[in-house]
Amino acid sequence: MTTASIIDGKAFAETLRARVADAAASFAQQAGRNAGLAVVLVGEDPASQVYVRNKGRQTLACGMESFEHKLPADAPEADLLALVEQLNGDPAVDGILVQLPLPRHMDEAKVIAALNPDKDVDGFHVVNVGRLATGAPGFVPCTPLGCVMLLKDQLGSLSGLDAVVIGRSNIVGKPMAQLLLAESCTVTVAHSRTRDLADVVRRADIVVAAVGRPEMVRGDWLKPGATVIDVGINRVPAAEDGKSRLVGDVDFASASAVAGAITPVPGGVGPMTIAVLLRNTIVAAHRNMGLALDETLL
Ligand SMILES: NC(=O)C1=CN([C@@H]2O[C@H](COP(=O)(O)OP(=O)(O)OC[C@H]3O[C@@H](n4cnc5c(N)ncnc54)[C@H](OP(=O)(O)O)[C@@H]3O)[C@@H](O)[C@H]2O)C=CC1
Ligand SMILES: Nc1nc(=O)c2c([nH]1)NC[C@@H]1CN(c3ccc(C(=O)N[C@@H](CCC(=O)O)C(=O)O)cc3)C=[N+]21
Repeated sequence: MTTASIIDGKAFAETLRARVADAAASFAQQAGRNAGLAVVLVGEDPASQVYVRNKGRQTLACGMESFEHKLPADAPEADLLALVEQLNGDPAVDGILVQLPLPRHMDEAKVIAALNPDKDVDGFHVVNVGRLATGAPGFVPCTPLGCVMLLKDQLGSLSGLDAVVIGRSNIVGKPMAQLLLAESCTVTVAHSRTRDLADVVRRADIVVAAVGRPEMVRGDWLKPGATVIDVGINRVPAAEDGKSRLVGDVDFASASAVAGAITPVPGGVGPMTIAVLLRNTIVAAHRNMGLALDETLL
């Protein structure tokens, strides 16, 4: 029995992309060129391939240029750093995304540090991490920002709500916690060393699962009526036919019988991530050209 409302991230992402397209058209008119996003892929990580599949098409559909750069998995780190330098200096490139994870012989922190923070539309550079932590304008990682947009659309104000974030990665968990704190939630960050995770989760009005463990969060861990945001993207073998399917970090069947609202996988957070990337890119384009934009409309 499903009692929870299903939070339609795919539909929300469409409306966000429409607003981005309007801003991109206005940018092109003022700047005399389309805004541009460069995506750098090193090697062939399967999760990264899931991510890039629709991204180029969506970038073009919003009226922006997409520049794709592919390096072989065994490319020297120096080649990637040189490419980042080139993109930093390219006036046609407003945003740069270096797909993670990188091959093991590359130092991710070093590569991210090489990005111009004002083109870092992923929000991974320490300058942007610091801006988020101190409340200064910068770029916020796409997945957590997309999650907060869905939460505010669903709940209105988040002020005073108890939020539990499961996962403490630099990409999702930590920036998610910062954003919820900025929305005046009381934030708990759980991770693999957390004791009695189910009891911690049961206190929460808002649960954000970013763990990478298929269907780990069960319905009986939830406070009835809680809002559940499932960030997990896990490819698991399907029951019979030898194919695979995507599942989240939340057991949707049991959780949707207890939650007040829940994001599905697929069709929840994933589509928002890409839409927010386009949003951050058009914001970067305006800021870096000194053009006015009402960012609150995006
Ligand atoms: N929808 C989207 O757009 C995106 C989806 N994802 C998905 O989100 C998930 C998380 O991604 P990411 O943050 O990069 O993953 P990481 O592997 O970097 O981090 C996972 C976190 O989960 C914690 N964890 C692991 N096992 C447990 C456990 N049994 N109980 C409690 N906590 C646990 C880890 O704790 P510890 O720190 O102690 O090791 C860690 O903090 C993945 O499924 C990924 O595919 C990621 C990015 C974008
Ligand atoms: N620098 C960098 N930035 C990232 O934001 C980043 C990254 N590296 N590396 C990989 C992860 C993963 N990630 C996803 C985004 C969207 C979907 C997505 O669109 N998912 C669809 C499903 C797609 C399908 O059906 O295969 C959905 O959930 O509906 C998935 C995964 C971004 N990441």
